[in-house]
Amino acid sequence: MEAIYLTGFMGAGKTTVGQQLAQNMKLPVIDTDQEIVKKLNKSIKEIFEENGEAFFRDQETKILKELPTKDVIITTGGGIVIKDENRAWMKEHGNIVMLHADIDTIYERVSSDKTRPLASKKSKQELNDLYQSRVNFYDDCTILIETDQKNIEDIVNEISIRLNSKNFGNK
Ligand SMILES: Nc1ncnc2c1ncn2[C@@H]1O[C@H](COP(=O)(O)OP(=O)(O)O)[C@@H](O)[C@H]1O
Ligand SMILES: O=C(O)C1=C[C@@H](OP(=O)(O)O)[C@@H](O)[C@H](O)C1
Ligand SMILES: [Mg+2]
Repeated sequence: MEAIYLTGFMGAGKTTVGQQLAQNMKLPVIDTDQEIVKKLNKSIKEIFEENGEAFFRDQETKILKELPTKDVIITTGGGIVIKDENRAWMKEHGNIVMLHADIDTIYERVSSDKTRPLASKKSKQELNDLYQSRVNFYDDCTILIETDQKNIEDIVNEISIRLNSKNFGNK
């Protein structure tokens, strides 16, 4: 089976949903952020502070291309979609499942979390501006899942059904 790539904005639930989806589907799950942290032995916050965003983005692309592309769930960082080459890689090697959540939900989840350097000091408006600047990239996916008002189990079930039915035509 081709890889399943979970994409979406910060706080949409990629890492959390991916863990549960992997359990249900009996597949391994790999998180690109966690791989970068392991490789560099630094937190995401430290990497942004000490090496800058451009360096982080290079690492993100390297990791994406080193990861397996068969029988695996890959949960990505919210900014992976920015680069054309990353989206092209994911499309070529698997299905992109995009998790969408409203900006109010996102803001509630990430504004007080200091581990996300691109979210921690932003107002809701600034966070929304960042989201809007990426919206076309997120829409470039195989399946779009609306996650608001749904718990993790509901979301996982919906992803499984959509993948099984190959109901890709109607995002
Ligand atoms: N559907 C959901 N319902 C309630 N809480 C959620 C849901 N999805 C994610 N969360 C919570 O939101 C936070 C961010 O989730 P996370 O998986 O880290 O998002 P991402 O990897 O997309 O940034 C976590 O505390 C997680 O438990
Ligand atoms: O959207 C972004 O640019 C980022 C999202 C983060 O991952 P999550 O989406 O899992 O929070 C992490 O990769 C980094 O802080 C940058
Ligand atoms: Mg994550």
